[in-house]
Formats: sequence, C-alpha cells, structure tokens
Amino acid sequence: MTRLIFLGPPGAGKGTQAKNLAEFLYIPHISTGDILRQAIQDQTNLGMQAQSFMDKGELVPDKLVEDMVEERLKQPDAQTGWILDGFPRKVTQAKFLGELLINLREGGEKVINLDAPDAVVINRLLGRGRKDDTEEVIRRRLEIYRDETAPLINYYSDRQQLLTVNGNQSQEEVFSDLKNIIAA
Ligand SMILES: Nc1ncnc2c1ncn2[C@@H]1O[C@H](COP(=O)(O)OP(=O)(O)OP(=O)(O)O)[C@@H](O)[C@H]1O
Ligand SMILES: Nc1ncnc2c1ncn2[C@@H]1O[C@H](COP(=O)(O)O)[C@@H](O)[C@H]1O
Repeated sequence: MTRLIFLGPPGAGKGTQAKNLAEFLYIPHISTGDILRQAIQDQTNLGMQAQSFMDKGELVPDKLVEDMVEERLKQPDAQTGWILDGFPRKVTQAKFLGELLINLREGGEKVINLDAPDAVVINRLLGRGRKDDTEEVIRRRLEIYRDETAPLINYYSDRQQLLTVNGNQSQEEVFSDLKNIIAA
C-alpha cells in the first residue's frame, strides 16, 4: 500500500509529479489546492470561505482543510493508497493527519521532500500564471512556506519518514528519481 505526502515549496513540481506518480501507481492524487479551487469554481460554502485567503497566498484555516481531507481520505478510492499534495502544510495539520491515520488504521506513510531553489520556483510560477501566481502573492506563499511548512521537514525527518528528491531537474529525471526512491 503506497501512502505518500508531497512536501516542498510552491513551484517545486509537486502537482506535476504527484499526478503522474498517482497514475503510475493507480492511486488517487489528492491535492488540497485543487479541491479548494474546484470549491471556489462551484461557489460552495467551503469555496466562499477559502477564496480570500487563497487570493492573498495565505493559508486557509486548519478546520476547513482538515475536514476536507478527512472526508476525502474516507472515500472508497483512497482505501488502496493515496498521494497527498499540499497537505499537511503546518505542524498542527501534520498532528491532525497523524491522529486521523491512526483512527483510520492507516499508517506507513512516507513524505517526499521535493526541493528546488527560490529563483527556480519563482521563475516557474510566473510562467504557470495561476491567479495566485503574481509576484506579490508568490512572495507571500514562499514566506509562509519558510515559516509554516518547512518545519515539517524536521518533523518528518525526526520520525524517519522523510525522503528527499531534487526538484531542480527535468520532469523526466524527477519522475525517475521518485520511482526509484519509493521502490527502495
Ligand atoms: N521539473 C520541472 N522543470 C521545469 N518546470 C517544471 C518542472 N516541474 C514542474 N514544472 C512547471 O512548474 C510549474 C509549477 O509546477 P507545479 O504546479 O507542479 O508545482 P507545485 O509544487 O504543485 O506548486 P504549488 O504548490 O504552487 O501548487 C508548472 O508550470 C509546471 O509545468
Ligand atoms: N493544507 C492547506 N492548508 C491551508 N491552506 C491550503 C492548504 N492547501 C492548500 N491551501 C490553500 O490553497 C492555496 C493553493 O494551494 P496549492 O497547493 O499551491 O495548490 C494555498 O496558497 C492556500 O491558500
């Protein structure tokens, strides 16, 4: 059973690689950013609550994303494994996930730290051009990554769950490294 968490700065290539790896492994790619963007598009209650945070590059309140992830991980297609992309993003969310997985009797999840330098990710994000890919919002997302999300590297490393992959390579090279590291 493969359960993977993708960690890394915005623009490291988490979404790109998680999608491909999930297809390769026949497990769902669960991206909290994608679920939230869909909720905004569908104008659901969740979407309306999340939008102002996302537009500014701020994190959406824990309770909203935690409920969303819990509901998603309980779906039938997530019973044979999953790749989580964009969650957890802070230590409180990691603790929530740890407890949820104990309650669901799931475990053995590995965390892939996909890393790339700031200059590289900024360049990629400006080229991607999502609504929150403006210079100002990218700067804020990187700040939040450094302050809130990067501490998860030590959190999972201390728990012997962390694997690191260099995201500053071609997509093919990253994919190949990912396949090797999860097979090892
Ligand atoms: N190895 C790579 N080399 C060059 N460009 C890449 C690479 N991987 C992804 N990209 C491009 O960089 C941009 C960001 O990639 P992606 O959306 O996968 O990043 P992300 O880590 O999921 O970002 P975010 O956390 O902001 O959603 C996309 O336009 C993607 O096509
Ligand atoms: N785990 C999360 N906690 C809080 N906010 C989140 C989380 N995942 C996504 N978000 C919000 O969505 C945007 C875009 O996320 P991407 O992973 O870059 O697609 C992010 O800036 C948060 O506002």
